[in-house]
Amino acid sequence: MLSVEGLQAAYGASRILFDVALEIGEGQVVTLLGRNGMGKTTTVRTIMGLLPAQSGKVQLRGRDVTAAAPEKVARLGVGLVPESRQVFPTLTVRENLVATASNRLKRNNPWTLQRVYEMFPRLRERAGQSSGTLSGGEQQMLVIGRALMTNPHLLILDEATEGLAPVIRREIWQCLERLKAEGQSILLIDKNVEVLKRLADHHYVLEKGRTVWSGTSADLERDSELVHRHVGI
Ligand SMILES: Nc1ncnc2c1ncn2[C@@H]1O[C@H](COP(=O)(O)OP(=O)(O)OP(=O)(O)O)[C@@H](O)[C@H]1O
Repeated sequence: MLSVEGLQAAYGASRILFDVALEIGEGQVVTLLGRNGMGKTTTVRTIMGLLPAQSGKVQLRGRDVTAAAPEKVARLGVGLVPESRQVFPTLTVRENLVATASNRLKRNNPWTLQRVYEMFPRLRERAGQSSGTLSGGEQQMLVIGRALMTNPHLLILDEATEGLAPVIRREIWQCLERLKAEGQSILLIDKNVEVLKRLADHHYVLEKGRTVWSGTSADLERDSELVHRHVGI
């Protein structure tokens, strides 16, 4: 589904990524772990084409997208839920969801408003409300719903549960469990390692712009000392 090798990237003169590698198989849930500032968001931005790769390779479903523009990466089926969590504030919930809807990839059982509302009943209740008036958690659900409406092959969530109330976090975790059960490939950046161990198939740890560890949830359990050292949890 996604393969990243030897990825290097910089903001101006400051090199942030030195050697990032990761693989996501079809239907897999994979995490990117690491303390603040280690390059997780930068990795996602580089995969999306929002920041140019200086070297290395990004392949999406066998296609080289290393130098592709963000619109193209999105069109080829990567849906990003960015850390910034931005909705179109003056549009209603429903308008936000239909604004980006597309099924260019002709996926089976495409996402519809109804399916998103089933996943997040709160969004149905607030369908006609301006999105700017939603709570932070509801806005996050809306951003996830909006990404799903593009019918992505790969969904990337950058700190989707950060700063949200426990009850909302649980709803988002449940949503991700359902997506996984439906075969959705997902790349997750999050700090809730206990939940991630249950949900994800494979994990990668970044330290100062390098992939320094990778393994399964069982490996992660066994190497808890390492996780503590690299992730600080
Ligand atoms: N636009 C930018 N210009 C210059 N440096 C940046 C920019 N964005 C991020 N950085 C720097 O790049 C490094 C990696 O940041 P990044 O956001 O990728 O880390 P992260 O692992 O996602 O951490 P966090 O959990 O804090 O988001 C940090 O040192 C950060 O200060």
